[in-house]
Amino acid sequence: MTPHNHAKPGDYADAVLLPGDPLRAKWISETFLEDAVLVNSVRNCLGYTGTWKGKRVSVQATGMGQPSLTIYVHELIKVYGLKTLIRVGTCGGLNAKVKVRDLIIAQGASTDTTIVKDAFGPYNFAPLADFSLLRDAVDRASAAGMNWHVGNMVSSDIFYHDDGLASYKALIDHGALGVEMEAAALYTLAARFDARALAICTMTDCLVTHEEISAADRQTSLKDMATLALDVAISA
Ligand SMILES: O=P(O)(O)O[C@H]1O[C@H](CO)[C@@H](O)[C@H]1O
Ligand SMILES: O=c1cc[nH]c(=O)[nH]1
Repeated sequence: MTPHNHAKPGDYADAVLLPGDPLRAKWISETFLEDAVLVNSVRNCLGYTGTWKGKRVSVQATGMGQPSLTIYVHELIKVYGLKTLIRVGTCGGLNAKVKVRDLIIAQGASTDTTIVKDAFGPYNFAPLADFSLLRDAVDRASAAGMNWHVGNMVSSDIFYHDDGLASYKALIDHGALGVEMEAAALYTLAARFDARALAICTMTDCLVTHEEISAADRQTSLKDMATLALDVAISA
């Protein structure tokens, strides 16, 4: 038990999916898992454990942003002993070749967060996905005919930038594909604590073309991401 999580030891499976949105945790659990049990509801940051294709797996919301995610991920690894953590997020698009509903599988994550930037002295740490999770996700997404892209994600602490797309220009010029708010801190904590992490995000709104998924279509458009992440999680 922690101030943010009332799950008991053993309530979580070895692998967990991490959506930002608590209602996405509920949706994934109720839609895809068998025998899902609510294991955490502190602050309504919902966590569940159930089975997918006969194997135990958990889903725990992290809230929005890297400060919130680091609380949940720190506790999942250090208190509950989890070793495999897969973010299932939404993201904005930074490259017109990525279409709405496409998956961005984050090979690395560039960030402005001091959680990462201040932890390495004079060096810039490069937060990276676990290679085996990354390879498995790409193989499975390809086999299933999903539209996917692998590359650099931007994990920003700021959702509303006053200068809009301009603040991302140098990152876009260096190939960044999308922007969200959690992957870099997830990858950094996984590296620090010898765990494995991957972020798979569905692109819901393109900052370049302004194409976006309607609010009504948002939930169903996340099905590819959820099933892909569940398959990777139970195979890890
Ligand atoms: O849909 P989730 O997983 O919350 O992810 C994205 O959505 C939120 C911003 O709207 C941020 O958390 C961002 O990373
Ligand atoms: O963090 C996010 C998530 C979705 N869309 C964005 O533009 N940013």
